[in-house]
Amino acid sequence: MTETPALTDLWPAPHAEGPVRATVRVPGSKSITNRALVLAALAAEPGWLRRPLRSRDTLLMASALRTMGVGIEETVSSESCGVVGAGEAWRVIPAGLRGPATVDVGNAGTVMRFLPPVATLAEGAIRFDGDPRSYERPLHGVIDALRALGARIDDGDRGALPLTVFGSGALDGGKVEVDASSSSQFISALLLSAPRFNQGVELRHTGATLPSLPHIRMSVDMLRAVGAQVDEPETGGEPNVWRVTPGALLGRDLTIEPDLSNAQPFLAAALVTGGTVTIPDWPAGTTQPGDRLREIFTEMGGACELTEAGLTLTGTGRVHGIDVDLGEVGELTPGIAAVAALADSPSTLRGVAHLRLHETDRLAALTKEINELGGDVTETADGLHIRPRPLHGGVFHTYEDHRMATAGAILGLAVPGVGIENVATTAKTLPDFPELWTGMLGN
Ligand SMILES: O=C(O)C1=C[C@@H](OP(=O)(O)O)[C@@H](O)[C@H](O)C1
Ligand SMILES: C=C(OP(=O)(O)O)C(=O)O
Repeated sequence: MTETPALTDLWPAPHAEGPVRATVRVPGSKSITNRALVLAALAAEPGWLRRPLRSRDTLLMASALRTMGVGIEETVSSESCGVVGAGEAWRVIPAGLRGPATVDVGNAGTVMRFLPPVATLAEGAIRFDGDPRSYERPLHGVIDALRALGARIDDGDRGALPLTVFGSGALDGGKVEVDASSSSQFISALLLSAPRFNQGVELRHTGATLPSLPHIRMSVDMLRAVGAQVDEPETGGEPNVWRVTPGALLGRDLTIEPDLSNAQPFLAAALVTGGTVTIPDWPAGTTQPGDRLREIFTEMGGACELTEAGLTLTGTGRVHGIDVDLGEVGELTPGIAAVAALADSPSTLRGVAHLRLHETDRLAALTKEINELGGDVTETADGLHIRPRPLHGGVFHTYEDHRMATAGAILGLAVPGVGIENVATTAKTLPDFPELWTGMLGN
C-alpha cells in the first residue's frame, strides 16, 4: 500500500519502561467544535466557542466558513462569562453567506459533509475540493438529498468531490430519503442546516444499518441547545425519521468538551502498562462516543473512576480480549485493535464495515500493519479478528490516518523498536500528539 519510508522519516514510538502514571489534558472535541462552528455561523446573532479544538479539521471548517462571509475572531481571555480558565475562544459573527468561494475540505468528513448544505444557503457558487482521499469518501447521500430538496449541484455525476454548489440564498427543504449506512454524517449534515431551510426537513433513513448513532444524537442535542425544534426516533418519534422545524438559531456561549476519542491512546497507555492515567474535565454526561471507553476498557481489564479530577483509568498490566460491536463508536476501532493485539486472549471487533471508507481503509490498514509486527489479524465482512502474538519492532505505516498513528503509538509502548511513519498526520485532530505522548511518559 505504501513504500517503506527512510528511517529518518520515522517517529520512534516511545517504549514504556514501567507503568505510566500521568494526568493528560486533552484538547477539545473535533466533532463538537465543527458542529458548534456550523450552528454559530447559521445563527441569528453572534456566539462564542470556548476551548475550541485547533487542528487541521477544525481550522479547515473555520476558514471555509470565513470564505463564505462568516466572521470568526480569535480572542484570548483568562476568565470569561464565569468560566475560569476557559482560555482562548472564537467569537463567531454570522453574516449573509456568499460566493464565489472555494472550500478546501482536506480529508475532514465533517467539513465535506456538513458544508454543502450550508452552501445552498449562500448567494453564489461554492466550490468544494480536498485531499485525494476525500474524492473516495462517500458523499452521494448529501448530494442526492440536497438536490431532492431543491439545490443545484455540479458534481460531474461522480456523487463525490470535487463539486460546486450553486447557492441561491435559500433552500426549499421538505421531505427526503437518505441511505446513511455508509456514514452517519449524511444525517448530521442535513439536520444541522435544516432550521434554515424554508420548510425545515423531514429526513428518512432507508438503509439497513446506521453507524455512529451517538454522533447523530450529538447533532440533535446541539441543535436543541441553540433553540431548534427536532423530533427524532430516540425520544418517541417515528423509527428512522428526523424532523426539524424551520426557525432562527440562537447565538450561544459554548465551552467545548475535551475530545474523548483522542483521550483513547492515553487511557490505553495506563491499560497496557498497568499504570494510571487521568483525563481532566471528562464530562459527567456527553454524546461523545469516546465515553464508551469506560465500559470497553473495563471489560479489557482496566478499572475506571470518574471523579472531580476527571476520568482515571488504572490498569493491572493484564489486558483481556473483547468481543464487541463497535458500530456506534467506529472511530474507537484503531485504538481498541492496538490494545487487543496486546491482550491475553483473542478479540472480535464487529459492526464496522464502514471503516473501509474512513481516512483510509482502516480494516485493511490495521490488519496489514499489526501483522507486519508479527501479529495475527484477519479481516471479516464487518470487522477484525485479532489473535494476540508476541510482537516485534518495525515500521508502522499510517496512510494519512491520525488514528492509525495513535494506534501505532499504543503498540510502541509495549513493543520496542516501533517506528511510526508520518506521525504528523495526527494534526488532523490532535496536533500536539507527539509532545503530549512524550510528556505523559515523563520525557
Ligand atoms: O459526525 C461526526 O462528527 C463523526 C461521525 C462518525 O462518522 P461516520 O458515521 O462516517 O463513521 C465518526 O466516525 C467521525 O469520526 C466523526
Ligand atoms: C472518521 C473520522 O473522521 P472524519 O470526521 O473525517 O470522518 C475519525 O476522526 O476517526
